[in-house]
Amino acid sequence: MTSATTTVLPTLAEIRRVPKVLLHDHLDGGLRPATIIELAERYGYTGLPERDPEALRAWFRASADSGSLERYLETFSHTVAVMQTADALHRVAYECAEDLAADGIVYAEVRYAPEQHLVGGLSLDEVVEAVSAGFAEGERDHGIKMRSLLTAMRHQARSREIAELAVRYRDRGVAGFDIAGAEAGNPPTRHLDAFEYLQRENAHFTIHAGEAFGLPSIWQAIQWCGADRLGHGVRIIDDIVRVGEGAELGRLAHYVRDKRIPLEMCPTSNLQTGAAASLAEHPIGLLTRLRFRVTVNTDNRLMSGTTLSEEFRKLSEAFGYGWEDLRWFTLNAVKSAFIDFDGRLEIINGIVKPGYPDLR
Ligand SMILES: O=c1[nH]cnc2c1ncn2[C@@H]1O[C@H](CO)[C@@H](O)[C@H]1O
Ligand SMILES: [Zn+2]
Repeated sequence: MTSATTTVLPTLAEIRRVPKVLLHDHLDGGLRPATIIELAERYGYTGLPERDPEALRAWFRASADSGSLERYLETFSHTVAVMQTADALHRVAYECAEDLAADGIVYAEVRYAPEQHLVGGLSLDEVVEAVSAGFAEGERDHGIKMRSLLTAMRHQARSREIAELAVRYRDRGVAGFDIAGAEAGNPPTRHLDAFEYLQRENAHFTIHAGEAFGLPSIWQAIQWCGADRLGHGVRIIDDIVRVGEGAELGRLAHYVRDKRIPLEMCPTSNLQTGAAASLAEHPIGLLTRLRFRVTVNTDNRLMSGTTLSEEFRKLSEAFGYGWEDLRWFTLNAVKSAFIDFDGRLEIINGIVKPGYPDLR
């Protein structure tokens, strides 16, 4: 690990050019404002709070800055509203691949909840097929590798069905499963049936846990549900006591670190929902120092007004991270991806290692 005093910090333009990997990004949290407005006009959705793309961009960012996960999530009603036809889903997926590729991302797992896209009459399968077709076209045009994660909403009761959908499409663009939505009052064990099914099917899944709610949620996600990764997982910090320059880990924190359970950290999103007070105080600093399997992610590029490169740059500024650290985050992300081992090695050896500045 390098320190600020010995490193010239990478600029945003430089960070954009190195190969990056994104594991936690919501399809319905990353639309272009101009696309939302166009789709709203085409499909007669009249609920948008603004008619101008830049004003709408600012509205999402400001509304998501609420300090509460529940209010943050309310902003999604507008994006989900315009994603109810196969054409709209295909376009949004294609533009997502295009925008991620433009940011220098070489592999992305993008998640969405198929059950939220049935209002216009599509079936779950049709939703997945439309998104996957958009991603496949984006892959062909922009040289990025795109995979979907299918999310079940944790306050609903469709998780088993969505898990089966993920398994049905596992060889057609879907790499895994997730649960999302308001965490308090909706523990992951509500969906045990879905997780047990996925384990029997040798399938991969991540769980949003330890974002708005603390250690019990992380413990359940790992020890009851068998999560491969944690969405956010920031509250694992509650099981760590700082002692001078060092730290003492509780049993759960040790377990997460020993087992190399990936933390899909999303710094800006956490500031908006109140999961962390400031970037300087964000647990990612300590967790990185302690060598947890930390990955850096965007969560919702629209609501957070961010990109993966910008998340890297902000972290670099806050903690003095240099190329070695940014490469480490990227390697952590590839190692944690839900594609097979051969595919991960190809990205590590063929793209990531040659793509970062030679530090020797
Ligand atoms: O940070 C988050 N925590 C929990 N749920 C989220 C977060 N970001 C987005 N979603 C939820 O996931 C759904 C599918 O993509 C979104 O519609 C939103 O409700
Ligand atoms: Zn998320």
